[in-house]
Amino acid sequence: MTTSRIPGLHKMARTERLDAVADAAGLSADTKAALNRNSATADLADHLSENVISTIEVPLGVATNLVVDGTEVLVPMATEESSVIAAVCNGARACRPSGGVMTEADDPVMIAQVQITNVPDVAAGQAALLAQEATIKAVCDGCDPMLVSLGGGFRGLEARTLENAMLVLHLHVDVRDAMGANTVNTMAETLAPQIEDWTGGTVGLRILSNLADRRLVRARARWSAEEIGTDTVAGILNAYAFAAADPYRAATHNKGIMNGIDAVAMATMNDTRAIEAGAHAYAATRGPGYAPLTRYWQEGEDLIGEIELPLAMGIVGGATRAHPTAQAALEIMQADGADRLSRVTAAVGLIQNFSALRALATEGIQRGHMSLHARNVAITAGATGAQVDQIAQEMIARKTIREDVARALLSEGAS
Ligand SMILES: CC(C)(COP(=O)([O-])OP(=O)([O-])OC[C@H]1O[C@@H](n2cnc3c(N)ncnc32)[C@H](O)[C@@H]1OP(=O)([O-])[O-])[C@@H](O)C(=O)NCCC(=O)NCCSC(=O)C[C@@](C)(O)CC(=O)[O-]
Ligand SMILES: NC(=O)C1=CN([C@@H]2O[C@H](COP(=O)(O)OP(=O)(O)OC[C@H]3O[C@@H](n4cnc5c(N)ncnc54)[C@H](OP(=O)(O)O)[C@@H]3O)[C@@H](O)[C@H]2O)C=CC1
Repeated sequence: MTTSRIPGLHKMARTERLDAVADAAGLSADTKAALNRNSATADLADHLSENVISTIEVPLGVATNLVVDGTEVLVPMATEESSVIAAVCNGARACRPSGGVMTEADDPVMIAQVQITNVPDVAAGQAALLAQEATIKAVCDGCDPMLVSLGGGFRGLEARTLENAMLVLHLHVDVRDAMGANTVNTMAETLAPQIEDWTGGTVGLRILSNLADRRLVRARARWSAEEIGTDTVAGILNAYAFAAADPYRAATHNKGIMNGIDAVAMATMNDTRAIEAGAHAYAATRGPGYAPLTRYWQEGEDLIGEIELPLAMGIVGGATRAHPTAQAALEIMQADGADRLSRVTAAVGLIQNFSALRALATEGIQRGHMSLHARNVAITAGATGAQVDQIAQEMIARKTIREDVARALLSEGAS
């Protein structure tokens, strides 16, 4: 690397930028050509992010077999991880005979926080904020008349005191079909000068909270013992008990849930970091410690699973409308609003978790996951075209899915 200081890189055209980075990093002509091969999407991406030189493709697949709230739905999922989409197809197939997944969703209410320090009298400052609710509503709604015309807008407030004598104002705003970060941040920033007048304090941060716990989505499904077997029901209950009792296991349990949720969020160009932050913060507030986002119990012989988590997802705003693939994903899903998108996403999270637990509690994760991952290993070892499936199948047959084995098989084939 010659230097990482490239003045004005952000002002260059994308291809000039690629040249500058290629020079600085000493890239070969082939590497540079590979980075430039999707020039049409890279030019679109140039408008979405900064210092863009290329794009990185993530596979976009479609999960089948889902029925959510009585309606059939195909769910686009963008993920690089093998077996994630297959697992949703598999778990959804198993709950179809019992009616699929039923959901409930709160109104899409986001929280904006305004931090207020140096308040001379915290109790008086708190009372002053509560007394100004009508004015605060008028200011917030005035920031976004379009949102109000769509049925959204200010819904209420909370004035919290923290242990360190800090005052925090929460604004509750119905953001309709948006994720809502920019919407509520604008409101919080607009209000700041008046908040200082009312409380006598100093306004610090003005930003949404990603712990969007006024925007919870719940999904529930039944897997009949007849369909999955009584041993599997018992195994999944046992797996759930483990996660409920141990944060080390709960973290992995929730990671599995987020395999599905992030993939739907990515396919629709939603903010995966916001969703992750909300989910894990909610998991940390749910029980005595960090807890699983799903729970399972038995009704008769059958297994019932339920998920509850905050889902700040939009079909407008951010990059959702700007990206044609995200628009196509919504079209495939027939999601006409953020409400339907969130419900389907929660359903995917639940089913994803069910399938992982079913595999873990029975044959183990490796047979299903590694047999799909084998193609990945074959490619890493250098297989191309038809070789990829041939080498993968051979490794599965030998029950040894390793890069060195793939390399050996490739050279055997070549000799
Ligand atoms: C991998 C399967 C699905 C195989 O499962 P299987 O029982 O061998 O599948 P099958 O061949 O009997 O087919 C059953 C159905 O599964 C689906 N299916 C089956 N294969 C495919 C495929 N290739 N592509 C798409 N869909 C597939 C498909 O719907 C199919 O029905 P059909 O359409 O044929 O009528 C199963 O073993 C499974 O669900 N495993 C769990 C995999 C998983 O959870 N992967 C996530 C990655 S591991 C991880 O990151 C999370 C974890 C595990 O750590 C979380 C945790 O610890 O809780
Ligand atoms: N901590 C975090 O999570 C943060 C996230 N972000 C980012 O913020 C972005 C999301 O913010 P968001 O406010 O959703 O995005 P936008 O501001 O891009 O979009 C929301 C706006 O869309 C318009 N709109 C049009 N139709 C509708 C409808 N049916 N429902 C609701 N709004 C509608 C409204 O504006 P109008 O009245 O003008 O038409 C509304 O204010 C994401 O990119 C996220 O990554 C930003 C900061 C922090």
